[in-house]
Amino acid sequence: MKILSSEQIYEADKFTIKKQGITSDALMERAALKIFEWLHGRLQGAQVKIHVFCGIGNNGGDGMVLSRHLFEHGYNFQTYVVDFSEKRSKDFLLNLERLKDRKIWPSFLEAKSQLPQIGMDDIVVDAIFGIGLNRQPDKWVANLIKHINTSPAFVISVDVPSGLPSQKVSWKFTSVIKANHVLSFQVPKLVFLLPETGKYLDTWEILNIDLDSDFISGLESNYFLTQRSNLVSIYKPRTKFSHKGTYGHAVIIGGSHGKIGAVQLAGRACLRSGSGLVSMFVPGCGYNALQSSFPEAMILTDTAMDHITEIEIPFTASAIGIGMGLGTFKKTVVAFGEFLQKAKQPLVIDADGINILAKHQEMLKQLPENSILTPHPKELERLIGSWDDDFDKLDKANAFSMKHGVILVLKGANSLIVDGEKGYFNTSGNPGLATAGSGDVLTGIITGFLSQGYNSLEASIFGVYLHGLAADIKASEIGFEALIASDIIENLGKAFVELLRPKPPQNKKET
Ligand SMILES: NC(=O)C1=CN([C@@H]2O[C@H](COP(=O)(O)OP(=O)(O)OC[C@H]3O[C@@H](n4cnc5c(N)ncnc54)[C@H](O)[C@@H]3O)[C@@H](O)[C@H]2O)[C@@H](O)CC1
Ligand SMILES: [K+]
Repeated sequence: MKILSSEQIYEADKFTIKKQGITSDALMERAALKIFEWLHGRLQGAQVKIHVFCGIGNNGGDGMVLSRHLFEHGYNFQTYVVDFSEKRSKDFLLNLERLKDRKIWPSFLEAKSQLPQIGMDDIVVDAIFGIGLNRQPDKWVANLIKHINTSPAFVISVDVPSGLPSQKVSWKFTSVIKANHVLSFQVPKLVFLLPETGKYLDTWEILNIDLDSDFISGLESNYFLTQRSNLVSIYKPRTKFSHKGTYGHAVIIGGSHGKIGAVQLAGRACLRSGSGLVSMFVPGCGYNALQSSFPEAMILTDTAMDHITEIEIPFTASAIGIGMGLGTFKKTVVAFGEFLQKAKQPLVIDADGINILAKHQEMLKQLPENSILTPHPKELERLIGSWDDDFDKLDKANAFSMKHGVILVLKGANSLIVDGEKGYFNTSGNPGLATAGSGDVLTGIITGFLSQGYNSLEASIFGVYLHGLAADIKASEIGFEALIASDIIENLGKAFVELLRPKPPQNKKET
């Protein structure tokens, strides 16, 4: 799914109105009705108090329309107009009049107004600012935002949490609604997916308001959200007459004294994601442990016992993952550099492999094209330097990726895959993944997909998604805290099954 800028959303809005021959207020009605249906579907008429805070633009207009439907269905609600400007939008005014026609009088809030009491079991609908926000809210509006944030109520934001700019801005934003849930129109907003801005919302979902799909298809976008359907379309089904050679012979290189487990995790994940054969290249100290605990793998050893000093692979591997538990010993660094000079096919590089590259940036020139680097935030900083904000991080990561012809997998919530031109946000996964070895497992999975003939971008997108999905499946049984890296490997099978299971056709009326 494409992620669009505010300008593009406004354009899509305009185009749709023209193409469908509707008025802008009909589009607002459609959008706000989706919000109402969402609430009504859950509340089923329950008499909880609903506070609807409306700005004076179209986001506020959505709140006005919602209020009308709440009224018509007998809900217990109070509408407020957060009267921060005289420049009210046309459709806001139209829908304010429609409310008044029904003898509903919103309460107008101004700088000197007393702020309403919000109770424990109440619901707040935040329709103060949408994507039209273009500066800091005034002090009194900031106070109101603070008041809502400190209230115990459940907060639902319309389109975006009010006060959160929907793209990079030059001013500092400090007054932002903390939304429990965001109901956003048509397309996800980039700011939902980045750590510094995504922290203002717990969860979000998209309500389809039927903006013209051909128009949206024609829009250029740099960022995408990976959805299940994207994965299904790149999946390569196994064929009847295939054999283990069809799916490649992958090699996992890494480990040092006390860190053989990392390699084992990567190797097992690689095999479980479908690589036909897996060999491990480890220092001598890993031999017994791996041979006895991982019977499916073949074990190659370095001449040194404690860490890797020379990498020799006596066959052509279909894919290679390198770096987990490797250490940054002098001889290992030399061996890593020499290995890069010989390497021809794209590599998957993680952990100490990335640390070595960060310290010896001259080695970046040796990276085979389309290699995949999977840094966590600290490793990324070592690699590309520090950044001013998340937007700057995206720019720098893209520039790095472009310059060195590599794919970066930026690990975290909503892991992002950048290939120098575009970025793909992942949607699976949960905080249980913040556990030892989960990165090793990811490297193994991506290597497994490369081994089976997926290209680097496909392997990264698919691998990251499957890794997160396996963790989601297990977390639904045991929660986040107890999830460990081995659980991800054990649930890869279920993740494949879940991903590829045919879904019943969608009810067109659903959002
Ligand atoms: N295609 C869509 O996505 C649709 C969007 N609609 C709604 O329209 C919203 C956008 O509406 P608007 O463009 O009217 O903008 P907003 O309602 O977000 O903002 C209101 C206006 O306030 C002014 N303003 C901005 N920041 C301010 C500040 N800090 N203090 C005081 N005034 C400020 C601006 O002039 C802005 O136009 C969307 O977020 C969405 O809720 C829907 O009504 C219809 C369809
Ligand atoms: K809002």
